Amino acid sequence: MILDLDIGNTLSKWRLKDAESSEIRSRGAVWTREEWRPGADIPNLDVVEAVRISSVARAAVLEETVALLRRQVRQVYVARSTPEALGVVNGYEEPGRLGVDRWLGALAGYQLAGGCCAVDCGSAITIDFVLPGGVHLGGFIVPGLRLMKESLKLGTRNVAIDPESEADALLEPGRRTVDAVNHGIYMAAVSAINRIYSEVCDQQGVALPVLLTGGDARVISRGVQVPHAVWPDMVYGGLEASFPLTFAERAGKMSGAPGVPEPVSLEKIRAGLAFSMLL
Ligand SMILES: Nc1ncnc2c1ncn2[C@@H]1O[C@H](COP(=O)(O)OP(=O)(O)O)[C@@H](O)[C@H]1O
Ligand SMILES: CC(C)(COP(=O)(O)O)[C@@H](O)C(=O)NCCC(=O)O
Ligand SMILES: [K+]
Repeated sequence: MILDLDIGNTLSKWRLKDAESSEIRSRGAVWTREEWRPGADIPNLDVVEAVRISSVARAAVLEETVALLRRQVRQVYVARSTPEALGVVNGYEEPGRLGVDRWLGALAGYQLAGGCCAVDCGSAITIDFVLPGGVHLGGFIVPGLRLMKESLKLGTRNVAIDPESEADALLEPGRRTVDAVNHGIYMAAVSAINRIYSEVCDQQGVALPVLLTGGDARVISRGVQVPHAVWPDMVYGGLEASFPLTFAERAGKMSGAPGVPEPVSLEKIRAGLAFSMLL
């Protein structure tokens, strides 16, 4: 069994993948600030032969996790942001400083779709761009829905946006604090994504497929106007592509990868931008 680990600022996600059949056998998550204690929430390491890790948590969290895993698992692979990998050239001035979850998302997106706009809706919302030739342009970092809400300190932090909400309802003016906050932060997130996507496609002269991942991807997806695909396992896809272990992975297959969304034409994107500025 292969254990894939995605340690984010809020949640540490894991999944167990069968090394022979490539099937995902189980998955789960624990709060990143909490210790891994034996129990139902964490995978059974006895069956694990290899671990692949993406971590953006404090260095100490990664060190402790790796030390713990090494006692029981022979192969431990830790992903790092590098200047170049799998045909993608890292756009950061200091490539190692790009969050490795963003880097893995960009690698997975490029492997799936060629050029892409990779959006990760977690503690932060990150929006990264890779051109069809593999040039990663860099990206944008916006506070995620939960961070935006907590920063307001209006006593609404524990009332999350219902992930089943329709986007239309979230775009109406709120008539109580909790709705005003939830609708406000939702609008802030989706308008940032819509605008940033259009601006960068316009600058670069290319319409890129959009891929969404992260804990808030589903609800944010409903407010994203351009065609896109939700890919919950996008960071894991980057781990598979970086450290291929199974037969399917060596052939370039990433588990749970969606179909490539067909982007709208550049003309339409530009018309939308001009309209939003009332040109
Ligand atoms: N069951 C859940 N538990 C915690 N957060 C959730 C849950 N469902 C959705 N979320 C949202 O997902 C975010 C965490 O998403 P995730 O992509 O795991 O973030 P990170 O990678 O930063 O840890 C939270 O900030 C919250 O807004
Ligand atoms: C931007 C991030 C905090 C996003 O992490 P997440 O919300 O998924 O926990 C993470 O990718 C990170 O720590 N990046 C380093 C800074 C950078 O990418 O420029
Ligand atoms: K994220």
